[in-house]
Amino acid sequence: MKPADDIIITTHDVTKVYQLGAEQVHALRGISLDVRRGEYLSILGPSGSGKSTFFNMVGGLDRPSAGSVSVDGCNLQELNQKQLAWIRCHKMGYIFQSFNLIQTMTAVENVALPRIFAGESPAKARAAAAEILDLVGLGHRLTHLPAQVSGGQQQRIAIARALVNRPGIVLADEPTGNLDLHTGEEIIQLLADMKKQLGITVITATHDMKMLSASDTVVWIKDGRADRIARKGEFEVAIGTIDGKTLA
Ligand SMILES: Nc1ncnc2c1ncn2[C@@H]1O[C@H](COP(=O)(O)OP(=O)(O)OP(=O)(O)O)[C@@H](O)[C@H]1O
Repeated sequence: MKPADDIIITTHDVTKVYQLGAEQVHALRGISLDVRRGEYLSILGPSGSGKSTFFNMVGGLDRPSAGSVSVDGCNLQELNQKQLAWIRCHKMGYIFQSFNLIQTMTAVENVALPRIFAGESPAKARAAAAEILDLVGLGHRLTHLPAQVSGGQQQRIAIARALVNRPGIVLADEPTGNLDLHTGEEIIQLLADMKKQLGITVITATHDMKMLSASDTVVWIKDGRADRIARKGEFEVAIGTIDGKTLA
Protein backbone atom coordinates (compact mmCIF):
# COMPACT_ATOMS: atom_id res chain seq x y z
CA MET A 1 0.00 0.00 0.00
CA LYS A 2 1.31 3.44 -0.91
CA PRO A 3 1.60 5.86 2.04
CA ALA A 4 -1.18 8.06 0.56
CA ASP A 5 -3.61 5.12 0.72
CA ASP A 6 -3.43 5.40 4.50
CA ILE A 7 -5.00 8.85 4.35
CA ILE A 8 -8.79 8.96 4.04
CA ILE A 9 -9.34 12.73 4.51
CA THR A 10 -7.03 15.65 3.79
CA THR A 11 -7.86 19.24 4.61
CA HIS A 12 -5.68 21.89 3.04
CA ASP A 13 -5.63 25.39 4.49
CA VAL A 14 -9.36 25.32 5.27
CA THR A 15 -10.73 28.77 6.00
CA LYS A 16 -14.28 29.79 6.88
CA VAL A 17 -15.53 33.33 7.15
CA TYR A 18 -19.16 33.91 8.14
CA GLN A 19 -20.72 37.16 7.04
CA LEU A 20 -22.99 38.48 9.81
CA GLY A 21 -24.45 41.69 8.44
CA ALA A 22 -21.51 44.06 8.14
CA GLU A 23 -19.36 41.88 10.40
CA GLN A 24 -17.06 39.08 9.25
CA VAL A 25 -16.52 36.19 11.64
CA HIS A 26 -13.28 34.33 10.96
CA ALA A 27 -14.27 30.90 12.28
CA LEU A 28 -11.43 28.91 10.64
CA ARG A 29 -8.09 30.46 9.75
CA GLY A 30 -6.39 27.77 7.66
CA ILE A 31 -6.46 24.19 8.98
CA SER A 32 -4.37 21.54 7.23
CA LEU A 33 -4.72 18.01 8.45
CA ASP A 34 -4.44 14.38 7.32
CA VAL A 35 -6.86 11.85 8.81
CA ARG A 36 -5.60 8.29 8.66
CA ARG A 37 -7.85 5.48 7.48
CA GLY A 38 -9.26 3.56 10.45
CA GLU A 39 -8.22 6.01 13.14
CA TYR A 40 -10.25 7.60 15.92
CA LEU A 41 -9.66 11.32 15.75
CA SER A 42 -11.01 13.81 18.29
CA ILE A 43 -11.31 17.53 17.66
CA LEU A 44 -11.02 19.42 20.91
CA GLY A 45 -11.12 23.08 21.83
CA PRO A 46 -12.89 25.75 23.84
CA SER A 47 -16.37 26.95 23.01
CA GLY A 48 -16.37 29.10 19.87
CA SER A 49 -12.93 27.88 18.73
CA GLY A 50 -14.33 26.45 15.46
CA LYS A 51 -14.81 22.73 16.20
CA SER A 52 -18.32 22.42 14.76
CA THR A 53 -17.42 24.58 11.78
CA PHE A 54 -14.42 22.36 11.00
CA PHE A 55 -16.51 19.23 11.58
CA ASN A 56 -19.09 20.51 9.06
CA MET A 57 -16.35 21.11 6.47
CA VAL A 58 -14.83 17.66 6.93
CA GLY A 59 -18.28 16.06 6.74
CA GLY A 60 -19.21 17.87 3.53
CA LEU A 61 -22.09 19.58 5.36
CA ASP A 62 -20.80 23.07 4.56
CA ARG A 63 -18.25 24.52 2.15
CA PRO A 64 -15.06 26.34 3.14
CA SER A 65 -14.55 29.99 2.11
CA ALA A 66 -11.09 28.94 0.90
CA GLY A 67 -8.93 25.82 1.00
CA SER A 68 -10.00 22.27 0.24
CA VAL A 69 -11.27 19.04 1.78
CA SER A 70 -10.55 15.74 0.03
CA VAL A 71 -12.22 12.45 0.90
CA ASP A 72 -10.63 9.34 -0.58
CA GLY A 73 -8.70 11.62 -2.94
CA CYS A 74 -11.86 13.39 -4.14
CA ASN A 75 -11.93 17.16 -3.66
CA LEU A 76 -15.37 17.98 -2.21
CA GLN A 77 -15.23 21.54 -3.60
CA GLU A 78 -15.19 20.17 -7.15
CA LEU A 79 -18.40 18.16 -6.70
CA ASN A 80 -21.89 19.29 -7.61
CA GLN A 81 -24.77 18.93 -5.11
CA LYS A 82 -25.76 15.50 -6.43
CA GLN A 83 -22.22 14.09 -6.20
CA LEU A 84 -21.79 15.56 -2.72
CA ALA A 85 -25.09 14.02 -1.63
CA TRP A 86 -23.85 10.63 -2.90
CA ILE A 87 -20.62 10.92 -0.85
CA ARG A 88 -22.59 11.96 2.25
CA CYS A 89 -24.98 9.05 1.83
CA HIS A 90 -22.49 6.28 1.03
CA LYS A 91 -19.14 7.27 2.54
CA MET A 92 -20.16 9.10 5.71
CA GLY A 93 -22.39 8.49 8.71
CA TYR A 94 -23.36 11.29 11.10
CA ILE A 95 -24.11 11.28 14.81
CA PHE A 96 -25.29 14.34 16.74
CA GLN A 97 -25.58 15.36 20.38
CA SER A 98 -29.39 15.45 20.24
CA PHE A 99 -29.68 12.07 18.41
CA ASN A 100 -31.96 13.60 15.69
CA LEU A 101 -34.24 10.57 15.49
CA ILE A 102 -37.70 10.75 13.96
CA GLN A 103 -39.99 10.42 16.96
CA THR A 104 -42.92 8.84 15.11
CA MET A 105 -40.79 6.05 13.62
CA THR A 106 -39.60 2.91 15.39
CA ALA A 107 -35.92 2.12 15.93
CA VAL A 108 -35.77 -0.15 12.90
CA GLU A 109 -37.61 2.37 10.71
CA ASN A 110 -35.23 5.17 11.75
CA VAL A 111 -32.19 3.04 11.00
CA ALA A 112 -33.59 1.82 7.66
CA LEU A 113 -34.06 5.38 6.33
CA PRO A 114 -30.54 5.97 4.89
CA ARG A 115 -30.81 2.71 2.90
CA ILE A 116 -34.24 3.66 1.58
CA PHE A 117 -32.79 7.07 0.58
CA ALA A 118 -30.01 5.14 -1.17
CA GLY A 119 -32.67 3.35 -3.25
CA GLU A 120 -33.10 0.02 -1.46
CA SER A 121 -36.51 -1.63 -1.01
CA PRO A 122 -38.11 -1.07 2.43
CA ALA A 123 -38.03 -4.81 3.23
CA LYS A 124 -34.31 -5.15 2.49
CA ALA A 125 -33.55 -1.87 4.26
CA ARG A 126 -35.38 -3.06 7.39
CA ALA A 127 -33.47 -6.37 7.36
CA ALA A 128 -30.14 -4.50 7.17
CA ALA A 129 -31.32 -2.10 9.90
CA ALA A 130 -32.28 -4.99 12.19
CA GLU A 131 -28.84 -6.54 11.69
CA ILE A 132 -26.98 -3.35 12.60
CA LEU A 133 -29.28 -2.66 15.57
CA ASP A 134 -28.34 -6.10 16.83
CA LEU A 135 -24.66 -5.22 16.41
CA VAL A 136 -25.05 -2.12 18.63
CA GLY A 137 -26.87 -4.16 21.29
CA LEU A 138 -30.47 -3.19 20.46
CA GLY A 139 -31.72 -6.31 18.73
CA HIS A 140 -34.45 -6.49 21.42
CA ARG A 141 -35.73 -2.92 20.81
CA LEU A 142 -36.47 -2.96 17.08
CA THR A 143 -40.08 -1.79 17.29
CA HIS A 144 -39.70 0.70 20.14
CA LEU A 145 -40.20 4.40 19.44
CA PRO A 146 -37.36 6.76 20.49
CA ALA A 147 -39.44 8.01 23.45
CA GLN A 148 -39.77 4.42 24.68
CA VAL A 149 -36.01 3.87 25.14
CA SER A 150 -33.29 5.54 27.24
CA GLY A 151 -31.01 8.37 26.06
CA GLY A 152 -28.09 5.98 25.67
CA GLN A 153 -30.28 3.62 23.66
CA GLN A 154 -31.44 6.52 21.47
CA GLN A 155 -27.81 7.32 20.75
CA ARG A 156 -27.23 3.63 19.90
CA ILE A 157 -30.09 3.84 17.40
CA ALA A 158 -28.44 6.96 15.94
CA ILE A 159 -25.11 5.12 15.72
CA ALA A 160 -26.83 2.21 13.95
CA ARG A 161 -28.39 4.69 11.52
CA ALA A 162 -24.95 6.22 10.89
CA LEU A 163 -23.51 2.76 10.17
CA VAL A 164 -26.32 1.18 8.16
CA ASN A 165 -24.96 2.20 4.74
CA ARG A 166 -21.57 0.80 5.81
CA PRO A 167 -19.71 4.12 5.44
CA GLY A 168 -15.93 4.35 5.78
CA ILE A 169 -16.20 7.43 7.98
CA VAL A 170 -18.40 8.21 10.98
CA LEU A 171 -18.59 11.81 12.17
CA ALA A 172 -19.89 12.43 15.67
CA ASP A 173 -20.56 15.97 16.93
CA GLU A 174 -20.62 15.91 20.77
CA PRO A 175 -22.12 12.38 20.81
CA THR A 176 -21.97 12.19 24.63
CA GLY A 177 -23.16 15.76 25.28
CA ASN A 178 -26.67 14.73 26.40
CA LEU A 179 -25.66 11.62 28.31
CA ASP A 180 -24.63 10.93 31.91
CA LEU A 181 -21.07 9.90 32.70
CA HIS A 182 -21.59 6.14 32.62
CA THR A 183 -23.80 6.12 29.51
CA GLY A 184 -21.31 8.45 27.79
CA GLU A 185 -18.54 5.95 28.51
CA GLU A 186 -20.62 3.16 27.00
CA ILE A 187 -21.19 5.19 23.83
CA ILE A 188 -17.47 5.98 23.51
CA GLN A 189 -16.69 2.28 23.96
CA LEU A 190 -19.28 1.38 21.32
CA LEU A 191 -17.71 3.82 18.82
CA ALA A 192 -14.27 2.38 19.60
CA ASP A 193 -15.62 -1.18 19.14
CA MET A 194 -17.26 -0.25 15.81
CA LYS A 195 -13.99 1.34 14.66
CA LYS A 196 -12.19 -1.92 15.43
CA GLN A 197 -14.83 -4.36 14.15
CA LEU A 198 -15.82 -2.50 10.98
CA GLY A 199 -12.52 -0.73 10.27
CA ILE A 200 -14.24 2.67 10.10
CA THR A 201 -12.62 6.05 10.68
CA VAL A 202 -14.25 7.93 13.59
CA ILE A 203 -14.07 11.71 13.89
CA THR A 204 -15.57 13.47 16.90
CA ALA A 205 -15.87 17.12 17.84
CA THR A 206 -16.05 17.14 21.60
CA HIS A 207 -15.59 18.74 25.00
CA ASP A 208 -15.63 15.30 26.59
CA MET A 209 -12.33 14.29 28.22
CA LYS A 210 -13.49 10.66 28.26
CA MET A 211 -13.25 10.69 24.48
CA LEU A 212 -9.49 11.04 24.68
CA SER A 213 -8.88 7.57 26.05
CA ALA A 214 -10.37 6.12 22.84
CA SER A 215 -8.57 8.55 20.51
CA ASP A 216 -5.64 7.71 18.27
CA THR A 217 -5.18 11.38 17.37
CA VAL A 218 -6.27 14.59 19.07
CA VAL A 219 -6.46 17.94 17.29
CA TRP A 220 -6.73 21.02 19.49
CA ILE A 221 -8.42 23.93 17.78
CA LYS A 222 -7.87 27.41 19.13
CA ASP A 223 -9.15 30.61 17.49
CA GLY A 224 -9.82 28.76 14.24
CA ARG A 225 -6.35 27.23 13.97
CA ALA A 226 -5.01 23.74 14.67
CA ASP A 227 -3.04 24.65 17.77
CA ARG A 228 -1.67 21.16 18.28
CA ILE A 229 -2.01 17.71 16.71
CA ALA A 230 -0.92 14.77 18.86
CA ARG A 231 -0.92 11.04 18.23
CA LYS A 232 -1.61 8.45 20.94
CA GLY A 233 1.38 8.29 23.28
CA GLU A 234 2.16 11.96 22.67
CA PHE A 235 -0.50 13.19 25.12
CA GLU A 236 -1.23 12.20 28.68
CA VAL A 237 -4.78 12.04 29.91
CA ALA A 238 -5.79 12.63 33.53
CA ILE A 239 -9.30 13.41 34.80
CA GLY A 240 -10.15 17.07 34.11
CA THR A 241 -6.79 17.86 32.51
CA ILE A 242 -4.70 16.91 29.53
CA ASP A 243 -0.95 17.32 29.63
CA GLY A 244 -1.55 19.11 32.91
CA LYS A 245 -3.78 21.80 31.32
CA THR A 246 -7.37 22.20 32.51
CA LEU A 247 -9.79 21.72 29.66
CA ALA A 248 -12.13 24.49 28.62
N1 LIG B 1 -23.65 30.45 11.00
C1 LIG B 1 -22.80 31.27 11.62
N2 LIG B 1 -22.80 32.60 11.34
C2 LIG B 1 -21.94 33.43 11.94
N3 LIG B 1 -21.00 33.05 12.83
C3 LIG B 1 -20.95 31.74 13.15
C4 LIG B 1 -21.85 30.79 12.57
N4 LIG B 1 -21.56 29.56 13.07
C5 LIG B 1 -20.54 29.74 13.93
N5 LIG B 1 -20.17 31.04 13.99
C6 LIG B 1 -19.07 31.62 14.78
O1 LIG B 1 -17.89 30.95 14.38
C7 LIG B 1 -17.05 30.69 15.50
C8 LIG B 1 -16.81 29.18 15.62
O2 LIG B 1 -18.04 28.55 15.95
P1 LIG B 1 -18.19 26.96 16.16
O3 LIG B 1 -19.64 26.68 16.36
O4 LIG B 1 -17.49 26.28 15.07
O5 LIG B 1 -17.38 26.77 17.52
P2 LIG B 1 -17.30 25.46 18.47
O6 LIG B 1 -15.87 25.32 18.85
O7 LIG B 1 -17.97 24.32 17.84
O8 LIG B 1 -18.13 25.96 19.74
P3 LIG B 1 -19.00 25.08 20.81
O9 LIG B 1 -18.03 24.18 21.50
O10 LIG B 1 -19.56 26.14 21.72
O11 LIG B 1 -20.05 24.35 20.02
C9 LIG B 1 -17.75 31.30 16.71
O12 LIG B 1 -17.22 32.60 16.91
C10 LIG B 1 -19.20 31.36 16.26
O13 LIG B 1 -19.86 32.42 16.93
